[in-house]
Amino acid sequence: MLERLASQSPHGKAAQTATAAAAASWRAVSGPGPHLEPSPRVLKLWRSAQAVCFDIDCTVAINDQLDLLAEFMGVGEKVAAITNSAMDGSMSLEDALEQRLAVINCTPADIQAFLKAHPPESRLTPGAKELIQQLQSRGIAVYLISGGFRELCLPICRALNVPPKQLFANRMNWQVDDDTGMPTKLVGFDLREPTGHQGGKPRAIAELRRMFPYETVVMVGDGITDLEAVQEGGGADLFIGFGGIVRRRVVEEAADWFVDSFEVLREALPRHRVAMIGSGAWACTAVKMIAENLAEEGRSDKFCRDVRMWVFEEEVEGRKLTELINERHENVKYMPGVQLGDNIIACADLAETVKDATILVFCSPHQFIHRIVKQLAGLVSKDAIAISLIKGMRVRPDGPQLISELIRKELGLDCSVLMGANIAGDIARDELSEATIADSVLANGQLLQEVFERPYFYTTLVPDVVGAEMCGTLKNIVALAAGFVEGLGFGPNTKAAIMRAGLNEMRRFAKALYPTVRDETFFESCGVADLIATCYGGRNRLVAKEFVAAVQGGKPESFAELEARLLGGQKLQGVLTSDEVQAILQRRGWERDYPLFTTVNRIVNEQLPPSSIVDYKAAAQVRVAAAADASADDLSRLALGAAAAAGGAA
Ligand SMILES: NC(=O)c1ccc[n+]([C@@H]2O[C@H](COP(=O)([O-])OP(=O)(O)OC[C@H]3O[C@@H](n4cnc5c(N)ncnc54)[C@H](O)[C@@H]3O)[C@@H](O)[C@H]2O)c1
Ligand SMILES: O=P(O)(O)OC[C@H](O)CO
Repeated sequence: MLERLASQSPHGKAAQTATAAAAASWRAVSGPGPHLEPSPRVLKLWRSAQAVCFDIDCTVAINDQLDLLAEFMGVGEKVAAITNSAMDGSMSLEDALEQRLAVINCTPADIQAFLKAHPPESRLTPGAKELIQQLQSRGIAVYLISGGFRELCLPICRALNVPPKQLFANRMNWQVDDDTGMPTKLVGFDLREPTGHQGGKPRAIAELRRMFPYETVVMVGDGITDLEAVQEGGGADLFIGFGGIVRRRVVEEAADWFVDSFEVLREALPRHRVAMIGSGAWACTAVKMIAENLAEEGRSDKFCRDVRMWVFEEEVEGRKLTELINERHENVKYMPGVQLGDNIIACADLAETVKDATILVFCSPHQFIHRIVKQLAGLVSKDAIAISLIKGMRVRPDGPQLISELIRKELGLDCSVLMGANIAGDIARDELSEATIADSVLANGQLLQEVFERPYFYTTLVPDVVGAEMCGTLKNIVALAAGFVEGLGFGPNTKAAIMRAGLNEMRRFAKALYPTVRDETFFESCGVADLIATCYGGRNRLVAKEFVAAVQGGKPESFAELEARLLGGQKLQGVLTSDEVQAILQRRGWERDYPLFTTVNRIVNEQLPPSSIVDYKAAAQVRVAAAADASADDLSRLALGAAAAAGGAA
């Protein structure tokens, strides 16, 4: 109603002033309208809105509620007459509102009957509820700011799933029956509400901004009082005119963006685009889960359906691997027999893969990631978020660097990690598994859960990014030890002893390097669960076991040879990680404090026989800068001791 008075009256003083001021000052910013397409600046504001305020009458609701109530009470014409007489400027908005209420003169029972005759659901503008739902699902606060009355607006508010405390509207004043205490007679409205006055909407928004630190607030409405909401200090940052019910020329010309349907606003909301950087066994399994999620009904509002996956291009069956993946939706080399999803697009070009991506998933073997990240510099959006699935770390002259740190530093992105007991092939067959997502920004973690969680893949959020990543990295060394033990023919007691010692060293080492690491992280999937899975079923364990078999068979093979022979192009992380961790232990003089890590490293570098794993406490005390440096006595003592323990296996 306020809009109608303000915009229809060519003479009303208050209305005239508001119209002229609103339109003139807005044009000064955005140039003459109508703006039926949003400018880049307007689109950016809409997409970065933290709060969106909607007018009710003729915006989210198809009619002016007071007019409708007047008609219902049989005084439609009389109320229209007051509206018209107010248009000559002889009456303020407040007086006009007061007089119309006096004519309507309804009781609470009349309002109930009115709401029954005109249920709120039947009065919603098409698309309003869907738009509001989508804003809310993105964490954007939605408010309704109306010059109408709370008694009539609340049902609309509920029908739109907007919490009543997020409604700003006028309140009717009621005379109360002395005997029953019940409201009986309408006696005007509460003038203390900002919405009952000219300039009330910007004041309501300023009030909101005092309570919440919203950086960007958008006002959507059909009238001058909505347009006005951006004019005053503390008001909205953007006004979107809505012409789906009534089209007001002044509003159309002055709005920075004028739309006829909420669908247009919905379409313009940002959608997340996920890109996978990597295409090995785990990368394929992870991207399959993502693709399943994004193809599900109802996800297209928030996520683009297609996922681009960067592939280190190679020839397979005489064809480019990318071509094969795009044709068969299967990575025949790294995850044969598993359908990845028709919404995965394999790309050999990194820039094309990450173009417009808002969620970057990093999953390549850790030895390649530095080069990949360097190539990505300048290609990724600064607003994107990253998540690393990579288990491994870098060692630089100035110390260790986790992959999440590398991504954060080189690309300037917030980087979460996903770590856990996740053997790729099993999850690719939809076997139940779980993972830990560690994030430093809770909202990012929740979004990432939406991307990864499947009915067969549970995720838990923790705040300890470094702890989770250290777990994923270090367990690969312990898995080698478990493989040695298995290859030597020892049973579960010995493996459990090695795993316990390994977990202990993982925790101590992680905390020694990064004191913020939390003990409880080691009880998550990324900790003890991953250790168990890897020590019983992983590639590091398998290759370490075969290493022992080759030694015992008298035909020793290096880890590189075994990797090539056994893994079909997949990459082992444990040996490299062992060398990287050992470099840190050596530099800090900690080798003897981490006897299991040290012994594993000496075995993989062929400075000690595999059998020394079951004598790791002593083996780590032996001084072996290189195999040649180890005293023959030391080595034979260790080998003999282990052989005896393993029943002659060494
Ligand atoms: N496989 C698993 O079960 C599993 C589970 C959890 C975590 N991870 C971790 O995920 C990460 C990736 O492992 P994965 O299993 O997806 O890979 P993978 O070992 O199966 O495959 C190796 C990948 O490296 C690529 N590659 C080869 N040479 C390259 C080069 N020069 N530059 C860039 N890429 C090259 C290959 O194309 C292939 O995609 C690792 O850190 C691993 O520890 C693996
Ligand atoms: O096969 P691995 O030894 O590289 O381990 C795979 C995963 O990390 C297990 O969670």
